[in-house]
Amino acid sequence: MLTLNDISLDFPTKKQVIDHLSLALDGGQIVGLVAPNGTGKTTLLRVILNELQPKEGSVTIDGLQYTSQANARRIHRKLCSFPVQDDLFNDLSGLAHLRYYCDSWGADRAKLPALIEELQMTNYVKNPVHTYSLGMRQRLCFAMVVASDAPIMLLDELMNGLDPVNVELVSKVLLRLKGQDKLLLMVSHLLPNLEAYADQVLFMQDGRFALTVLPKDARPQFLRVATGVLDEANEAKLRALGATEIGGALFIDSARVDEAAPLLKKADGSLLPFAIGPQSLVDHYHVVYGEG
Ligand SMILES: Nc1ncnc2c1ncn2[C@@H]1O[C@H](COP(=O)(O)OP(=O)(O)OP(=O)(O)O)[C@@H](O)[C@H]1O
Repeated sequence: MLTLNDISLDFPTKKQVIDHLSLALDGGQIVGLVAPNGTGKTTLLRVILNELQPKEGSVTIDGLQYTSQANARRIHRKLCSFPVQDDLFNDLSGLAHLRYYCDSWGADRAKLPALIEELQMTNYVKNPVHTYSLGMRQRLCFAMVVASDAPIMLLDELMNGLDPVNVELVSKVLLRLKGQDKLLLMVSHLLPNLEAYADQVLFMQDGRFALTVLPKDARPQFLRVATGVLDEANEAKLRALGATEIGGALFIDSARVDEAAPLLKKADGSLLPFAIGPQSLVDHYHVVYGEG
């Protein structure tokens, strides 16, 4: 559905923001794009949208490339990106914005009432946007993307400014869209939220994808114990079993649990607190970008 073919991009003041990056994504999935500020996530989305042209490589969407204006128009019917709040017209209602997105992408206006209800916007959608709070605007921006019904949705910082109830509401809609075979590419710093529903999370570093993390149930299992609670000798033995330290905890491959378990025993025979499970996205973030 979306293919990035060996893309590289420089800015005059920053070279190799994207460096020979390739990726192929099918529909029916939620893909997280994660990296520290200033790494190149938004730049990558702008390349996909053809707002920036790479110095090398190409974007292919459903077999089409940005080789002509006619192709660009066809591609843009298949893509919708999350508007920034400054793109909203303060004197127009939310409903007018939703109708505009529907019409621009050739989507069905008849689906709007259900969407408005689903995102709990009924009591304010007819009011002008200048009366909206930050979170209400953010929900409207999301509703506009959903209203487009485009097969690929590029969602940059979608959850910003949303309270936990609205994060849950929006997450439910994301899962519904995934079920309709959409490709949802989400730039987010909210790792626990991505942890809950992303089908894969791409960690970007030095212009490339340094790591791809799959959902929790597809990741290797580890025994996890905090370093602070271990005595020195046992900690050294756990490290000798190949334990890695991330964020003040040791992770030991679950295949070595039998060897590790005796080292978790305290003098009175009880066990130190431990957990068995996969490394979290936050753990992976620390590994890729350091602890700082
Ligand atoms: N139009 C531009 N001209 C010059 N440099 C730019 C331009 N756009 C982005 N950059 C630089 O490219 C780098 C990547 O920026 P980008 O906005 O893609 O990062 P990001 O990962 O989306 O960051 P954030 O998490 O802060 O949104 C930064 O160093 C930024 O200063």
